[in-house]
Amino acid sequence: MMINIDVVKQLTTFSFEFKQMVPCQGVTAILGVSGAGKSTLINLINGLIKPDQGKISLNDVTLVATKQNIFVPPEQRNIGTVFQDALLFPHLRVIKNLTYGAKNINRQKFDEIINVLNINHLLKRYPAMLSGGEKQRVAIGRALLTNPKLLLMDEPLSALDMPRKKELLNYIDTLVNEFKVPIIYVTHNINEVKRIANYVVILEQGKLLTYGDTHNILQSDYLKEWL
Ligand SMILES: Nc1ncnc2c1ncn2[C@@H]1O[C@H](COP(=O)(O)OP(=O)(O)OP(=O)(O)O)[C@@H](O)[C@H]1O
Repeated sequence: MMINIDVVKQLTTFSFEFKQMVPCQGVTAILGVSGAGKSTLINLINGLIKPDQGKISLNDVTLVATKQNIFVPPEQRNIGTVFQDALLFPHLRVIKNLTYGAKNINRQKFDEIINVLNINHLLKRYPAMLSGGEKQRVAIGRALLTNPKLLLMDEPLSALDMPRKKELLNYIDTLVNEFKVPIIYVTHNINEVKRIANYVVILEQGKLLTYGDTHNILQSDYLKEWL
């Protein structure tokens, strides 16, 4: 299971150029300072952004290949995304938010997901009646219910306070173990990297600075300024 990325995208301040094969297993953290291009990478993978040139494939399925004019639309990519703020529909109860866009929901899987994320008691509420952490758990549940081959998380903890961050990290840990869904996890927090990442990609000014397993990256000089 691999995601193979080789893309170029001109941004306002620099050209984003990324070429790397990343294993699609466990948690891969994308680390970089603000503006390094982390969200750009995520949105190239999920199809919200089109590269100017290049290709992206997930487990040998081509998602983008500019030369062949291939561009699989986001909803056909089997990729779930969780953003900084849980983008829930305010007028729909949690249960409807969870099932929105998911086809053929398996009852057993639904029960497993709401149990792991501990959202059973929230199903009848509207988003306005949820805390930030609860909203994020619902957003994660919704993404998982679409049976994604890959789950992208773009700074999912940034809107939460410290206790809630810790709590959500525990939930994320559990879902990696229970559902075996590979996660690409954007953060600029080294503690989150230490806590959950198996692999780390470091971006700087729209370029790959380094990539490797967490243990090696943590011992390298690349992270000096982060520690
Ligand atoms: N669609 C776009 N077109 C042109 N430029 C963009 C686009 N999206 C972002 N940019 C610019 O590209 C750079 C990288 O932005 P990006 O959001 O990917 O960074 P980031 O690492 O996710 O930052 P943060 O941690 O602040 O979210 C920024 O300078 C941004 O202004």
